[in-house]
Amino acid sequence: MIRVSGLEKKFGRQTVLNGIELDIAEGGIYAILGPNGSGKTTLIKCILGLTHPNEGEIFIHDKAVRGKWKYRNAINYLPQIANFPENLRVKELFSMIKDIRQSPGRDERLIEIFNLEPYLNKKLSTLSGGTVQKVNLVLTFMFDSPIVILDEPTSGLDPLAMLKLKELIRQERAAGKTLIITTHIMQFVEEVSDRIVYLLEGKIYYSGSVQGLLEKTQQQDLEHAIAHITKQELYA
Ligand SMILES: Nc1ncnc2c1ncn2[C@@H]1O[C@H](COP(=O)(O)OP(=O)(O)OP(=O)(O)O)[C@@H](O)[C@H]1O
Repeated sequence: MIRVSGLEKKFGRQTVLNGIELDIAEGGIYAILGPNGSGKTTLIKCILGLTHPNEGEIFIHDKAVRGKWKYRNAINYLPQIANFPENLRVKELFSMIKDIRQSPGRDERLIEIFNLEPYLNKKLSTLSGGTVQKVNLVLTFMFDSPIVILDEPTSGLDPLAMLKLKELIRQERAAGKTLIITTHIMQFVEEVSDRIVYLLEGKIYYSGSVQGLLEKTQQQDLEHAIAHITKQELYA
């Protein structure tokens, strides 16, 4: 469904992605992992066309996306940092987005899932970080799209919201969607993901199942497996 071929991205003299080859099949949950600054967000932004690679191509359904923008309508995206107009109230933001998309959306169900009813009349600038993230999640899941990309969706969420998010992600998978997720919460990855892709120093160090990585690293759990690789490769 998504194919990344020979992707290179430099910022000035820093090479962030250095020949990434990746195939993402239709349906399932892919976790993109890697240490801070390893290029996860940059890879996601290249897929979304928000960052232009220096080399390489990205194909969605076998069509190169370079220079195109319509394909993005098929992708729901949760950015790592959301920039909302601060003076807007939560319910105004939801209405505005529905107006722009000219679609009813399924915000009512999502507001209930994340218990946002008490905040609908509040201005976005007055919300806590975790509540802003819930608003961000409602916006992401409000419309139906075959591809969902979530950059650090767990950020700031309390345990109940985290459970709800996991349920939501599993429902999306059951509906046949393809989800790409970055997170540093390894328990979350172990619980929801079908495949993991581990980025290190601009390359894909590992792509496969969690179990496969545990076997490769001879570790008991994902947290230790990832710590083991990072220590070995970065501090060797
Ligand atoms: N617009 C930019 N200009 C210059 N450097 C950038 C830019 N965007 C990202 N970088 C650099 O590229 C590298 C990769 O950043 P990126 O945000 O993709 O990492 P990440 O794996 O998502 O990190 P984290 O886990 O901390 O979110 C970092 O060194 C970052 O400073």
